[in-house]
Amino acid sequence: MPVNASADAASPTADADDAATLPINEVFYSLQGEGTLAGVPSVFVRTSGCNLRCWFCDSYHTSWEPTHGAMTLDDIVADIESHGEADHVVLTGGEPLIHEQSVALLERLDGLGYHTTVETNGTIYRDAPIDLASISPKLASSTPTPEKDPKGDGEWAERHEERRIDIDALADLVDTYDSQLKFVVTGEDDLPEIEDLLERVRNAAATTVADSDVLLMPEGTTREQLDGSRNRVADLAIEYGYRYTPRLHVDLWNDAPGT
Ligand SMILES: C[S@@+](CC[C@H](N)C(=O)[O-])C[C@H]1O[C@@H](n2cnc3c(N)ncnc32)[C@H](O)[C@@H]1O
Ligand SMILES: Nc1nc2[nH]cc(C(=O)O)c2c(=O)[nH]1
Ligand code: SF4
Ligand SMILES: [Mg+2]
Repeated sequence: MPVNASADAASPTADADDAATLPINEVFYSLQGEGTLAGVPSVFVRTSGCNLRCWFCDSYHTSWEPTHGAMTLDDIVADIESHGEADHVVLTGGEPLIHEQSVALLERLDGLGYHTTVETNGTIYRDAPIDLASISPKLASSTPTPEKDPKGDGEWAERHEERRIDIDALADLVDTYDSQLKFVVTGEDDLPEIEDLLERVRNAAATTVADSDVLLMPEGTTREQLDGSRNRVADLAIEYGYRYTPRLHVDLWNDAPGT
């Protein structure tokens, strides 16, 4: 139950949204594993479907092979409320902001007093009650080239490359919401692109983007993979003056489902 929840806090639009649904891959209760809120108990709502295809996507069944059931917003909210200790909700995916109904869900959660984080690739702006926009812009190293494609022979590479950066959407997100920019780092070659992208976002945005809101996160979906990547990324954070974020859930539970 959120700390400031009250019995009459339901959104005034709740009736209109009764029939609204979202494609949901999973809902689970865990610790936020990434970013400035790492360690905070949170309910995760994972929508299905994505406009990008990162070769390394750790949520394969929301992007490369989307699987889901349609859940009504009422059922999603009831599932969240069943985790009575939680007052933080993380809306993720897939890409949650491709779905118009994500806004209605965030409005319901805001009305109920939850703190909301949205994990987004930063290619789409929507106006919604978001307490933390956790933006993870995708670098060239994410592109599913024929050699890296986990499913086909690079059929998605061109579309991914065209879509992965939208400076206006990034600027609108950082101007509107408290935000963090969380980059998946595969090696030191990613850093010049991060610096260039930050300069473009800083030029386009009215808000100051502090280096302390720029996070470097090691690529890896298992403990073994992170054993080979986390120290190099930590060294890069020290060298460039950005923040390091662990993947706490992977360190704690490896790649177990529902964590
Ligand atoms: C599955 S994505 C869903 C949200 C949104 N589509 C995005 O990419 O930000 C959730 C987070 O996991 C990160 N991620 C995905 N695969 C990863 C991997 N193999 N290693 C490290 N981080 C990864 C993404 O960059 C993002 O920050
Ligand atoms: N524990 C945990 N923390 C997370 N933070 C962001 C996640 C995501 O997949 O968006 C995630 C996740 O999948 N699990
Ligand atoms: S943008 Fe996010 S969900 Fe989509 S493929 Fe990349 S990591 Fe996966
Ligand atoms: Mg994850």
